[in-house]
Amino acid sequence: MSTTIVPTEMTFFSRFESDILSGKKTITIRDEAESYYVPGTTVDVSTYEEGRWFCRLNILTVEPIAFNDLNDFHAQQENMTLTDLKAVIHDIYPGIEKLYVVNYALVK
Ligand SMILES: CC(=O)Nc1ccn([C@@H]2O[C@H](CO)[C@@H](O)[C@H]2O)c(=O)n1
Repeated sequence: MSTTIVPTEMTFFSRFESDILSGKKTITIRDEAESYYVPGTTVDVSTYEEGRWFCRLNILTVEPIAFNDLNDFHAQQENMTLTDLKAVIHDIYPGIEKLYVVNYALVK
C-alpha cells in the first residue's frame, strides 16, 4: 500500500507577489523536489522570506521541461524576458536541467 502526499503550500520570493496577484505571472518553474503539486488542487501561498500568506492558487498543470527548452512563451507567462528567466532559474537551481512548469490560476 502506498500513500500519496498532496502538497498544500507553496512559497514564492516576495518580489513576485505583485505579479502573481495582478495575474501577470501565471506559471512557476520548479525542480523535482517541487514537482508533486496536483492539478485540480489548491495551495496556500506565502512569501519565502517572511512566510506571509498572500493568496491561494489552483494548480492547473505540472509538466516537465528541460532548461534548454525554455522559450519566449514561458518567459511571457513569467512576465520577464527569456534571458532574465534563465538567469533567475540558474540562480535558484544552479546546474539543474530537469525542471517542471507549474501552471496556476488565482483563487478569488
Ligand atoms: C521561494 C521558493 O521556495 N522557490 C521559488 C522558486 C521559484 N520561484 C520563481 O518561479 C519562477 C521560475 O523559477 C521564477 O519566477 C522564480 O523566481 C520562486 O518565486 N520561488
